[in-house]
Amino acid sequence: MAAQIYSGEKYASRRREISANLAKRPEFHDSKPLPFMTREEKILESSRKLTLISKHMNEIIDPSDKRELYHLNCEVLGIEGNPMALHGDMFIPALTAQASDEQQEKWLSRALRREIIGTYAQTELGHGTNLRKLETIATYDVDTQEFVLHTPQITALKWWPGNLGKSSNYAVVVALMIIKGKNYGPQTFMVPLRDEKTHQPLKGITIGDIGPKLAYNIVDNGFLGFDHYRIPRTNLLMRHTRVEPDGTFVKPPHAKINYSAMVHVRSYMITGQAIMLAYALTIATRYSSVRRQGQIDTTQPEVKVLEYQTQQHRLFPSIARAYAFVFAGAETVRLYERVLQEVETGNVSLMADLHALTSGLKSVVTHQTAQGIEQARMACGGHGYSQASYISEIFGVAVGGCTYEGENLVMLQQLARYLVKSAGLVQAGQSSKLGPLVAYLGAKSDSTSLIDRTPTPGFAEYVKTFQHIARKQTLKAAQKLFGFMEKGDTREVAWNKSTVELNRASRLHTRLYIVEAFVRRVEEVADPRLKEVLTDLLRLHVNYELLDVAAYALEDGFLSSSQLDYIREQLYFYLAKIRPNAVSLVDSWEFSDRELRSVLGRRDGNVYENLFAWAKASPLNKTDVLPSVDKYLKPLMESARASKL
Ligand SMILES: CCCCC/C=C\C/C=C\C/C=C\C/C=C\C/C=C\CCC(=O)SCCNC(=O)CCNC(=O)[C@H](O)C(C)(C)COP(=O)(O)OP(=O)(O)OC[C@H]1O[C@@H](n2cnc3c(N)ncnc32)[C@H](O)[C@@H]1OP(=O)(O)O
Ligand SMILES: Cc1cc2nc3c(=O)[nH]c(=O)nc-3n(C[C@H](O)[C@H](O)[C@H](O)COP(=O)(O)OP(=O)(O)OC[C@H]3O[C@@H](n4cnc5c(N)ncnc54)[C@H](O)[C@@H]3O)c2cc1C
Repeated sequence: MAAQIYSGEKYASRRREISANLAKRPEFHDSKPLPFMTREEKILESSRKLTLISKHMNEIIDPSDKRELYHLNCEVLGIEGNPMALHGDMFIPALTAQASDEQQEKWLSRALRREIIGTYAQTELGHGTNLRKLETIATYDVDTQEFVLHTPQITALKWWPGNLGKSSNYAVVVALMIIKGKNYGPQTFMVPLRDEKTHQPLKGITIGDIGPKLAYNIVDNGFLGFDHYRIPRTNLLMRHTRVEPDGTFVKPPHAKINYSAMVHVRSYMITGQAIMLAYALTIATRYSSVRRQGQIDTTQPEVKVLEYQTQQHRLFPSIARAYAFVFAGAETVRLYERVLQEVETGNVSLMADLHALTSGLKSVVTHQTAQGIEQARMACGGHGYSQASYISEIFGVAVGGCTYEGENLVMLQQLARYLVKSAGLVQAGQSSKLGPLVAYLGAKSDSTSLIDRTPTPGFAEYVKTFQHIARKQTLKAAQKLFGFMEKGDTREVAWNKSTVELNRASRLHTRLYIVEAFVRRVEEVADPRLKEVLTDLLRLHVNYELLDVAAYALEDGFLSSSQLDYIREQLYFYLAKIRPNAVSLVDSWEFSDRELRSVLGRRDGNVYENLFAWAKASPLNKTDVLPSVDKYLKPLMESARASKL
């Protein structure tokens, strides 16, 4: 099963080898539980481990394999980030996709060797979503052939970029490019921020950390201001866009090619989110098979809480989602790699499809992941609320994904633009022009669903029902938009009046894609034992998801209430059928205890003695009487006693 999750036996077994190798290297392990460290201690500890990774990486992984490096980072550094997180996630991808060969020679090789540390500085205090209104300006000075970077007001301060505050000495900075008074929109520049020897900020640079956040606190998200700060013309990233010495602007082959670093993260983060959801579910499912409370049969001992149907309903549909997301994530990465190669040859035709797909997936997957993790926390009762479970940290890190790389409701609108265009083609009788991701929009719907109307209903009937729902909502929302426009609203006003419905269409389209990705993967499985278990999980998934969106199919009679009853019964049947495999389904992700960092999620199930040991290790328990008691509580109680006398 691990080979299914990790798209092949080769990487699944490499993960095992890497984990086994690290088990023998205590210097790579956390020196104490992360929840007991201050932010400063965590950053120090993470930097210590980063240095070790840099020194010994070649003995443990093949550093050219992204997935091996990712696994090494998960084991050693964990999810709370590290001082070079953005260096790998965005700085290197930005240089790879946007720097010319000459620029790559100069900077990418140094970045790969870790001679310099970089980040991606785009968001500002006043603007994150609306990139066209960023306020940092890069004005071209033809005389000196330099760009002058400037922060004209406080809202123009870069704000949020990861590792900008304290760790990075370079950044790919996004600024509005002005040449001879003309605004050429957001462009990307390679910018030195700190002296390479002293690490002191360079003259003209104001820089620092933005302070603690909900989670992800090992990362020093930062602020950055420029005071007429000059960089050479050749620091504009020029793989696709160019500015000649005389200020002539040479257009890229696609207007949004500079957004590639964002598309990179959106493509990979689907897998990252699936893994975080699986972390939380591993913890909660294992704990639920250890925790005994209450009875189902009063003549029998207390049961494991995993026997309760409510607990199964809380956890198993999310287990199915984690599998669905990891399968969809693998497809997304494949498409991303293909588009990256095609863009190199000047073919930008798939950029819009990739952008639409990743915008939708990013939004739906992060939202459902956060919901699933929060349910996993509640499934652990009181102990889920303790940081010993580590689920609160996993939640905090994962939920950040709803905001970064494009606020979810904004990114759903990006997919909606694509869907509206496709609906326009359908309306114009040009369905043959629809791309493969939206071809179903042009198909004719049956009048009713055949779920439970055929002897052995397969997944095709479910897929058709999801298609019907997504198609109906897309065409309806597009019609709403066109209707407002026909009545005289501008497109923008009409769009704003239709966005809730448009975003619903985007979600339904994306949920259909996720179901299809799951079906595609199960159909490929050859081993009959694995196929059976995955088929059960997929059946749980389609029934649960359909029930969640059934209103759309009930309102036009596509599904009847008796079919809905059938879907519900199927759901309950598969909850019970999956129960014996539940622990194996989470164990199949093969997370080591080191990687999970959870007392509740321990593989050996020895939860209670380890919770007690964990509590005893709390810094508060170093002394029996705290200074706060000596200084305040004792005098308070003493004066209360004295006044009673
Ligand atoms: C192999 C397995 C390995 C395992 C690895 C697993 C996981 C690890 C991997 C990754 C790391 C994961 C997590 C990372 C951890 C931490 C966080 C790190 C980083 C966070 C970093 C950031 O947040 S960076 C800042 C991100 N900011 C944003 O996302 C801003 C959002 N805003 C925008 O993107 C844009 O402003 C916009 C798209 C909303 C609008 O842009 P605008 O220019 O105004 O365009 P429009 O007018 O709306 O549209 C015009 C036209 O362009 C099309 N378009 C827009 N963008 C793109 C694009 N990127 N590509 C192609 N086309 C695009 C748009 O659809 C329109 O088209 P039409 O006119 O045809 O409709
Ligand atoms: C953990 C974390 C890490 C980050 N790392 C980086 C980084 O490394 N580099 C970087 O540059 N940035 C980074 N960011 C910033 C991040 O990318 C932005 O915060 C994000 O893109 C959202 O933009 P915003 O903050 O401007 O939100 P806003 O746009 O202000 O969103 C506020 C509300 O307005 C709504 N809204 C905005 N525009 C529209 C619209 N057109 N239609 C309808 N509703 C709208 C949103 O839906 C939301 O409800 C990070 C953020 C976080 C939380």
